[in-house]
Amino acid sequence: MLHFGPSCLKRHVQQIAWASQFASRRSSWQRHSSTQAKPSKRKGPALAVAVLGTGIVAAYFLWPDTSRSAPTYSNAALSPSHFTPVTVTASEQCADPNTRLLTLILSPNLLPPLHGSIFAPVWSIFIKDDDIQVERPYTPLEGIDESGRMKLWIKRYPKGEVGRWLHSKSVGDTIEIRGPLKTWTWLDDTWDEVIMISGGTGITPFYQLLHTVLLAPSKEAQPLSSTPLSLTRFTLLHSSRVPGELPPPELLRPLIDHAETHPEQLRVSFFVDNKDGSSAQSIPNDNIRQGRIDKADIGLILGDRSAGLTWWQKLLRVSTSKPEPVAGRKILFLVCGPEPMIHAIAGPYGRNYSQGEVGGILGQLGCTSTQVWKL
Ligand SMILES: Cc1cc2nc3c(=O)[nH]c(=O)nc-3n(C[C@H](O)[C@H](O)[C@H](O)COP(=O)(O)OP(=O)(O)OC[C@H]3O[C@@H](n4cnc5c(N)ncnc54)[C@H](O)[C@@H]3O)c2cc1C
Repeated sequence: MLHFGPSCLKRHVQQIAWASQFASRRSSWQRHSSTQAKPSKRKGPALAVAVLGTGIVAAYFLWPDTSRSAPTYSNAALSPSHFTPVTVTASEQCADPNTRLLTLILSPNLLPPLHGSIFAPVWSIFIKDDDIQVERPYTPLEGIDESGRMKLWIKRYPKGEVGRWLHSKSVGDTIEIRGPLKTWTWLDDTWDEVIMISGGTGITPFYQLLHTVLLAPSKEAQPLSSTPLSLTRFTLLHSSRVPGELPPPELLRPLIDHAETHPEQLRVSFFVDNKDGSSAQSIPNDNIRQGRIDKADIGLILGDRSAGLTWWQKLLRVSTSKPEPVAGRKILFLVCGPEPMIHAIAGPYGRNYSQGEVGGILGQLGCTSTQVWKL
């Protein structure tokens, strides 16, 4: 099962001019899975399929492609246009055996100039699998710090190429990355409320956003990409299949702690399809909701506009059970996860990797296309 959208990288790369030249035909999620990884494994049962397959493979190798042919430079600053070697300094197995936390270090002298917004959230890097020469995008959870450190939460799929390859990497190994590439652009002072709905590793871009605008500014050691504390109120609704597959404590603990100490800035809720007896390391099972994120859950979030109200105003609002209309509100929904989840929450993507109309639950609630972004 895939997480995030089928094509979010292509769409988001197109958001910014500096990166658009690198948005090759294989920049999308969908094509990563179908065009890059599989040619090495496919065998057609019939001649027609074989011929077609040969054509596709030939086209894949012969078609000019900026990203795949990007050179590797060991002494030039990190850039989307070439690969740069980084060292694996940690690879930690998570409770979910199919996920690992990977720490990479870029030599600090290869950090690009930090002025400007290249490290503003949300951004990703391409990691190249040297064995089969394919690349996939991944999201540094906390951005990058002054020493060039990036931490990633990586899932491997049974037949997935790069995820499995990354899981096999050990401390001291060198891998090649290029970036940063924009996934989605955060804008200060634009939304009163941002509601993020994620599934599986789809939480990674949201964690980077929250870390940058909320968690890091409240700490002394700020990452290079930090921005002043946001006035936006954030809500994260995250879903995994079972408690044992929820994100590791390194992600959950800071979010839960911040939500407890600053409920006016952040609310978090965690859901699982079913409680199978496994447990999340950071949340008691009683605090995990069983079932899919549904209209009632989102309606509750929309109805709760208690931030900034006095105690008696909040009291009066207790009787407000209907979700308040979204029309005219400076509210944004971000959705990132498996495609069926995106469909159910926000409707399917459009043609040619576009956002498509707002459908699903958010469509029923009256959200407009300016209030929804499918990552
Ligand atoms: C902007 C962006 C940021 C991202 N950030 C992260 C992140 O932080 N962490 C993260 O884990 N992922 C992230 N992803 C997803 C990541 O880029 C990859 O898509 C994901 O790791 C799968 O890549 P893969 O090479 O392992 O699998 P692929 O080889 O692409 O396979 C994908 C799926 O297809 C299946 N498959 C592969 N080959 C076959 C086959 N021959 N037959 C049948 N099924 C097959 C696999 O089992 C798997 O389910 C991000 C994606 C985007 C677009």
